[in-house]
Amino acid sequence: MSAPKIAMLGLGSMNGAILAGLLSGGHPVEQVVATTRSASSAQAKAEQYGITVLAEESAEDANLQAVRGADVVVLGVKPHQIVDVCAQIKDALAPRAVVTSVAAAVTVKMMESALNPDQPVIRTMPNTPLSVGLGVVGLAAGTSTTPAQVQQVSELFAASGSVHVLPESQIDALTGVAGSGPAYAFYLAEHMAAAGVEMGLDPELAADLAAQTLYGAGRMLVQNRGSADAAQLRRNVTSPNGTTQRAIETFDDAGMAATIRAGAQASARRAAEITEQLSSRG
Ligand SMILES: NC(=O)C1=CN([C@@H]2O[C@H](COP(=O)(O)OP(=O)(O)OC[C@H]3O[C@@H](n4cnc5c(N)ncnc54)[C@H](OP(=O)(O)O)[C@@H]3O)[C@@H](O)[C@H]2O)C=CC1
Ligand SMILES: O=C(O)[C@@H]1CCC=N1
Repeated sequence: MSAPKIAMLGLGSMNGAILAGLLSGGHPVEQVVATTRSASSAQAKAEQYGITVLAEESAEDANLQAVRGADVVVLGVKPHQIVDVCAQIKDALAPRAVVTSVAAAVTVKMMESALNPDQPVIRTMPNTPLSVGLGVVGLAAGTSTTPAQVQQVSELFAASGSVHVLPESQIDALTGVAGSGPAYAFYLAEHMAAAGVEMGLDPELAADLAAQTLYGAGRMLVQNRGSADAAQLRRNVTSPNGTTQRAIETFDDAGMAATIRAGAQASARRAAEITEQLSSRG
């Protein structure tokens, strides 16, 4: 069976990461078309990825052109734009086209209300490590979406990460852990490297040490799933009364465990808050 034709509306950080994962997984470039707002961005992205990219700035109907004949449409614009883009493209979509949103906070119901009746919809929450084949995607199906369509979209993402089909009510929690999660790891890397510089290390070396340490620790977490959890792996590094123990005590004294939980939960709450704001916009 030939690869599905994909239209990506918006090609910024998230859809760019998804596209990079798809192309690395062997999806043919001629089976993908994307759109951006600005012409300069369209040109840069077309050169970067080797696909056709149309700009709204150059052609008002860029999104309509892109979705005609598409099997899967991936909406990668900002949350407040999703419903308007659904309304814009609804009559250009093939009835079988699966409208897949990556936006935080935008519900299946909001999208279905803006599309024609029975258009298949999928709400996802991906993360940017899809760009390197190590992403996470949470996926919730709409009311007219068949299991075969869920499978089709899951397979597109599975080439570049782990896919979790779950009730829509759990998407915000997944956002707090995995959608926003890469930023927490990058934040940790920033401050581990900064500490190294403050202790006299060359900045390049400090950045390399932080990156490689988080990369190695991440691989250990994944490879040891089922045999040793994160807490066990942490204990394995922590010699009694040694250096790591002093570091972890310092984190605990500063309330860092509670702060990390509060941060992830605040991300999820912010998603719910945006849903509220979008709902009251009507
Ligand atoms: N960044 C992340 O890690 C994650 C983001 N998301 C979700 O992904 C979505 C996009 O976020 P992100 O990629 O960070 O945002 P970006 O600002 O990086 O990208 C937005 C893209 O949309 C394009 N765009 C704007 N208006 C239109 C339009 N009317 N038609 C077509 N394209 C348009 C922009 O064009 P131009 O290039 O010209 O500016 C840009 O390419 C959001 O809904 C967010 O919730 C979900 C999970 C993780
Ligand atoms: O920060 C955001 O709102 C988006 C959604 C998850 C990650 N980035």
